[in-house]
Amino acid sequence: PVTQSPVWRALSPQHDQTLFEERHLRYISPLGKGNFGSVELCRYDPLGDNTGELVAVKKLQPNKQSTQEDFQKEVNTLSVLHCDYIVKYRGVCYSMGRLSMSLVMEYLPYGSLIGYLESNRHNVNTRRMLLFASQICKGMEYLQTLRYVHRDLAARNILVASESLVKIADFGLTKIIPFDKEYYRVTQPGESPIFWYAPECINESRFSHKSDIWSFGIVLHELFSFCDMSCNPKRHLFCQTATPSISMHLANILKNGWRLSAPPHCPPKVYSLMKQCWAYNFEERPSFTSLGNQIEAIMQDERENLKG
Ligand SMILES: C=CCCn1cc(-c2nc(Nc3ccc(C4CCNCC4)cc3)nc3[nH]ccc23)cn1
Repeated sequence: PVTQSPVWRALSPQHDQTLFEERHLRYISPLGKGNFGSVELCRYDPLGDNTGELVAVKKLQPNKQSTQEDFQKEVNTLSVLHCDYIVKYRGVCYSMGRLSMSLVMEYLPYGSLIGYLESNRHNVNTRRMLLFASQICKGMEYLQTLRYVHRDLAARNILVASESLVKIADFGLTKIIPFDKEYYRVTQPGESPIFWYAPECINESRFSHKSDIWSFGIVLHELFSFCDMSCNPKRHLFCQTATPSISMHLANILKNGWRLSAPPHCPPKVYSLMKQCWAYNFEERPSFTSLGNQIEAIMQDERENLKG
């Protein structure tokens, strides 16, 4: 029937719950900046009586690094992901006037993990950090089953849904690994978060599930150091990989065995997980399944220790 045609669905918002009409999307406040764009808190209020739901709306900010095509890929990626540990896609909003599109997602009230840890450091204990770590692991395990490589796994891209639930967000750099290869080679120069990059990403722009594992190790370190920038080498080591000096230096010290030291009060078993993720040779790094099991085992130990 014509009412099921893609065009009909796209043009008739009331029939397609994934299409948000701009005139009902009421801006409230800014939420943050991600890859390719900024995210705003809006209320989708078709009845106009403030009973509508709060949503997070990501708008593309076209600049030298990001294009409409990249943004469309991010929307397509998020729209096929259905996992408790990945931020939920709600739909899109076309504003014809600006011929542009916005990505509508579920609003997570506590914001990014970085801010949460910094403002809650005194009541986030080891057990809660291990719970968050195991949830990120499960989200990444799901992503890998669909052959996606996130490429930007970092505490800034983890969102806190509740006191006991975190979700992976920002799929702007996510790529799908071709069926005949085990890695994805990027050519785009652009700003690269090299501190979260595995050696092979810095040296050869070679991204794989195993480079996501390396980044997960950095996220573990961020978690257990409460994302405290002071007690660690400058994390804002965002730089053009084209800046050979910094990325070459980092690649060299990593090759010579330098790694981040254990965060203060970090349980030895957790630090050993980080070291596993930071194996120079990507084949020696664990899988997210293995990491998840090891984290569950440490959580079990913590429970028993608590019982004394
Ligand atoms: C993924 C990181 C890069 C891009 N990005 C995504 C978001 C984002 N944020 C939220 N909620 C949120 C809630 C409270 C606060 C506050 C602000 C004032 N200071 C304290 C913290 C901030 C954010 N929900 C979301 N759903 C989907 C995306 C999304 C934000 N930035």
